[in-house]
Amino acid sequence: MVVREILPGISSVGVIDWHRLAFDDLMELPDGTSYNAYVVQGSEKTALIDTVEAGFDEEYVTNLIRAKLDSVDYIIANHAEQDHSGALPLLLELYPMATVVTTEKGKDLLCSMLLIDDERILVAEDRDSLDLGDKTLVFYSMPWVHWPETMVTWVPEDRILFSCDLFGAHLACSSLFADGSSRLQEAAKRYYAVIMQPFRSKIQEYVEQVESLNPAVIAPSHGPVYNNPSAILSLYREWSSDEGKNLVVIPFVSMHHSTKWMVERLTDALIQRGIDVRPYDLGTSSTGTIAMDLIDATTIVIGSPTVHFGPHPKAANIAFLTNILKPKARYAAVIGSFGWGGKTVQTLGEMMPKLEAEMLEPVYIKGKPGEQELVAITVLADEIYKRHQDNHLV
Ligand SMILES: Cc1cc2nc3c(=O)[nH]c(=O)nc-3n(C[C@H](O)[C@H](O)[C@H](O)COP(=O)(O)O)c2cc1C
Repeated sequence: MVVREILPGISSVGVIDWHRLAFDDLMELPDGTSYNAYVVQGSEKTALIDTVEAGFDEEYVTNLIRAKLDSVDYIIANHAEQDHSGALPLLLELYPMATVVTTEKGKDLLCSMLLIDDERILVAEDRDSLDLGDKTLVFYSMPWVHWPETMVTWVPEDRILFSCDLFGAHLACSSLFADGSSRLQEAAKRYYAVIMQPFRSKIQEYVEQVESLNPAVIAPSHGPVYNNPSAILSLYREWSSDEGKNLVVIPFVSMHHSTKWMVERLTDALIQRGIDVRPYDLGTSSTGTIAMDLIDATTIVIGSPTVHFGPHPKAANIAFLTNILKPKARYAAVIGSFGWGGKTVQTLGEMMPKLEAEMLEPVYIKGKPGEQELVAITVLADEIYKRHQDNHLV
């Protein structure tokens, strides 16, 4: 690993995990990830910002040796999750005089999850600051990005914000700074979709707060550093906004093609009405990709046959995921096919209580859909069109 200077006295000392394939078993990682950690050297004191995932301690400590740190006064724990605090126990052994700085809730989590001695921890209240000499650390409490204890650290002299997971991206890449590539944008969007989306209203608030600081650099805890943060700020504004796009997402599963034929008919009907549509066969689709489309979708249609009196488990899984991600969609519907009876439509609806969407009339048919049944699909397409029109989307 290498130590890379961001600004005089401020360097990146984290590690790149090129080969990781999944995170939290919640999302697949097509491009690996990084565990970013930083050092801030003031004229009098030195602080480390976050650490790395346990198991990467050796690479991390090698970086600290290469950064030639004589001593460390503070270790700032913006976020207690183990991918950023995993190396903290080792670091506290290495620097016995160092004090950990975190929020009150961060203290509780670090003590319980990493068995850190609470006497080593200094609690930072919102807007508390620490003087490093010619640099200052100011702590802003920002709970729920994406745990309850999160905070960010601001260095006003350099206008750099260490934003923990906010603005993060699971992307292993050799460049330190964001290059504006579509690969980075997709990684940042996937990260937002799965990790930040449930806290959308908080994110709106925090984006405004960060913009008011007018940062020159945003250094998140995963992915590249933004030395021109306006692009990521404007993407976050767009993703967290209340306005959806002219997009219908249709995650579906079909064992014997009946539901699939209905999805195909709905897809065609929506295209004919000028609506963007993305059908996802749940047998082969990645949940991270569907989650990304949920950021933009105004309407979600779940397609499921009845299996053992209820939804197919893959459809139930996506309904559960939709419920916990709380996307901004305003309309939802269930379509599918059954043989003799069950509670699929009701169960799927009940599985999404957090979705603040109007449930449209379901299209749920017995067996193979004939032309007459497929007319109901056209009616559903008309209903969706009307609503998208009401929202000035078509
Ligand atoms: C394992 C299995 C369990 C099923 N259980 C039910 C059921 O409980 N109630 C029902 O109405 N149909 C049930 N069916 C029938 C399907 O819902 C029906 O064949 C439907 O048309 C399949 O739609 P698809 O072609 O989209 O998979 C079951 C089918 C399978 C294969």
